[in-house]
Amino acid sequence: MLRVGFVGWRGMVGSVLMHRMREERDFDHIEPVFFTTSQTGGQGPDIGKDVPPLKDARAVDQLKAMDVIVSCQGGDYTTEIFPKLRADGWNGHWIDAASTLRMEQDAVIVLDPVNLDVIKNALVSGGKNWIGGNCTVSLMLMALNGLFRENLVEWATSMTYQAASGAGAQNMRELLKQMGEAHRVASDLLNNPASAILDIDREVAGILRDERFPTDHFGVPLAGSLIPWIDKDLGNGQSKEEWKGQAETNKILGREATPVPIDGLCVRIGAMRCHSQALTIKLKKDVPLDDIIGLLDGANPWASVIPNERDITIRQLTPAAITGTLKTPVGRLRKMSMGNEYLSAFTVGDQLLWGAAEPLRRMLRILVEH
Ligand SMILES: NC(=O)C1=CN([C@@H]2O[C@H](COP(=O)(O)OP(=O)(O)OC[C@H]3O[C@@H](n4cnc5c(N)ncnc54)[C@H](OP(=O)(O)O)[C@@H]3O)[C@@H](O)[C@H]2O)C=CC1
Ligand SMILES: N[C@@H](CC(=O)OP(=O)(O)O)C(=O)O
Repeated sequence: MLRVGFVGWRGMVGSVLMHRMREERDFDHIEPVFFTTSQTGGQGPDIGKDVPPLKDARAVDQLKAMDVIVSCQGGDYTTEIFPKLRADGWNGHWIDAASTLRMEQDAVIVLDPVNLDVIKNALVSGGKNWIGGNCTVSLMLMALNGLFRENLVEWATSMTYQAASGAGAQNMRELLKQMGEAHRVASDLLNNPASAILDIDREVAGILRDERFPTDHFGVPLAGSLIPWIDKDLGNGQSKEEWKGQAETNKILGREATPVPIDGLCVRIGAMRCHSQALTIKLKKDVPLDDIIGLLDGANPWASVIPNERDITIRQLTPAAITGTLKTPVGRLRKMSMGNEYLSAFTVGDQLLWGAAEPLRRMLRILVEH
């Protein structure tokens, strides 16, 4: 059995990973060892079998005893520990949720329903570094798998609606605090059916701009507003989140030599943990809409097409419907007025599942079965 060390298992992404691993009985097939950066000697998670006390996640000699290390601890940890391990001669498999190593030449971005061939080729040639993709990119590729697989996409633009969870657990809490504040200042007026809506609005706008509004984590209001910038400013007008769209998509697909242009705007909205995105896709040819639906629907077990009709769309193609599930539906499919090669699409997916934990879990399973 592979000895698998877990770092970052009690964080938000790590907890989702632990939950999925229990659900899929992955722990039956490995010898798990749990590490921590803060609670050495403490108790590991409940995984249905005994586990040794927590080991120090900075003790390179103990990490080196692992066949596989799965890290959901974050980029700083990867930057600090990974080079030390490799420099010390450790030759095990490193599976990581952080973006640090994604674009390294010897790293594969793992999303096996989409790029199992890339993963298998890398395994055969001795690959050891398996990195989860950016959530927005992974969710887009899960949903549009059928079109990319058939090489039908000439270019695409995406306009994203990204959830608070992408910014971290504290940001999810802050979003709810902001919502609570917005409600609090309006509640008396709200409870009075005779009050004027513009009076309610004035109270809410006032608190959003008040220096007491809780913005420690986002820096600005998200509830009752949105944030049209995610991740770093690259200095050329593009955010790093937007840059990842093209760079990571093409790396995942193994087509860096002939990349599909992908660009757009990434926006944070007040959803909890589901990212949504609206896409304009330029097809390489005029493919009939029914054929497109046939390619997309069931391209993998999680992808499905929601008919482009109002009632089903507003019920099934939303964060409220998808949160906590592995579904990656796509809908709003129609040819656009620019011409028959222009397709509109809208997708939703849980950014902690297919956007973060699930590709890592499945990569570990691939190693177990290799
Ligand atoms: N959030 C996201 O959407 C995505 C995140 N990622 C990557 O995953 C990394 C981890 O993200 P995320 O899970 O959000 O990070 P968290 O902040 O939730 O957890 C990271 C670590 O913080 C420590 N920690 C300290 N206090 C607590 C507490 N009260 N509860 C739980 N853990 C605590 C734990 O380490 P210890 O036990 O050692 O103290 C934990 O493993 C990110 O840095 C990013 O690189 C990737 C894709 C998406
Ligand atoms: N930046 C993403 C979350 C994330 O962690 O992305 P990455 O793994 O590429 O750093 C978001 O805010 O929604």
